[in-house]
Amino acid sequence: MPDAISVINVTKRFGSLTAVNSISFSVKKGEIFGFLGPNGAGKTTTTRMLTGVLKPDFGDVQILGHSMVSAPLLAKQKFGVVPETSNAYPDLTAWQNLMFMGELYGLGSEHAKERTLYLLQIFDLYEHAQKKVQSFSKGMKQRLILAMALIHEPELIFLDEPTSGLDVSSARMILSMLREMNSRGVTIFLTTHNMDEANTLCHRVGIIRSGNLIAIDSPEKLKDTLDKIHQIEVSFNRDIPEEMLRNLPGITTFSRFGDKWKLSAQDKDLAIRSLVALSEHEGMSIISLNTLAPTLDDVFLRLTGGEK
Ligand SMILES: Nc1ncnc2c1ncn2[C@@H]1O[C@H](COP(=O)(O)OP(=O)(O)OP(=O)(O)O)[C@@H](O)[C@H]1O
Repeated sequence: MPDAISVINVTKRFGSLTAVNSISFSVKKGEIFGFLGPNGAGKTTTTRMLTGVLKPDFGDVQILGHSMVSAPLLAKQKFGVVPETSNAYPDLTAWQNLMFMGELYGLGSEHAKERTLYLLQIFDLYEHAQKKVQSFSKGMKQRLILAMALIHEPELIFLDEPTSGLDVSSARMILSMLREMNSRGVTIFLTTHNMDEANTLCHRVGIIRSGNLIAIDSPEKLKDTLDKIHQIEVSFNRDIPEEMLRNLPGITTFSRFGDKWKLSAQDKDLAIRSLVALSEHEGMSIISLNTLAPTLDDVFLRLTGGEK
């Protein structure tokens, strides 16, 4: 069975800049795959090659077994794309936008109507079907462009920052719809800057930096690689100067977050003993002390050298 996406030694250069440097990876059918990286790392360039907007200089991309390089038309029928900026026509209604998309994908009129009706219902847009998109909120528009990408029942969809700029409840609605689509068998390739989203949604993530794929694994396994560094959050009953923490045994780095300090330590036990000794010595008390498991954000910052 072919993978949903197979990327084989793909390179893209713009003049002397190598935007994507011979990367290879695959996304299995049924996966939600997150593609992460700092600004300018090569995410958009890679996604454009995966969706056939750009041709790689070297290498091949296969979508469900069809080469994007040698058989792009076959491959393009297999997926839908949800762009970051809306591709819905503001002067048309939700119904018209969906029907138009159906026409573009060559669905017959009856089939397009059937799909339009179904998608308006599952995306909670049925009662707005006859309204022009220009009157839609950002959340409604995002649901519509997701529905538009699904008109031809693709097996795979590409999404670019699907919840960017949405309020919390609209973002949650989009995420639960993505999970729901995935549970019906749709493979999802998602580009995001949002680590929480990647952590909760994705089965695996790939991290790209300066055109190179530097990590690819499940969020849990990636976090596991950082297990040796412990994060500790501590607050005292009074403000302390940072010099007090500078040479404390066991503590590697520290920074202030509001009324708390966030510390990293190689030896958690030694660090906690040092904090207790410090507070006794200074006649203060510890108000709270938490040890934190590494987050995907920590993994990302470590691997990308702090670039966002
Ligand atoms: N058409 C182009 N012509 C020249 N350089 C380009 C072009 N497109 C992208 N680049 C460069 O290629 C590199 C990768 O860009 P890309 O847009 O793929 O990064 P990105 O990871 O999507 O970044 P962001 O998160 O900021 O969108 C950047 O240095 C960018 O300036």
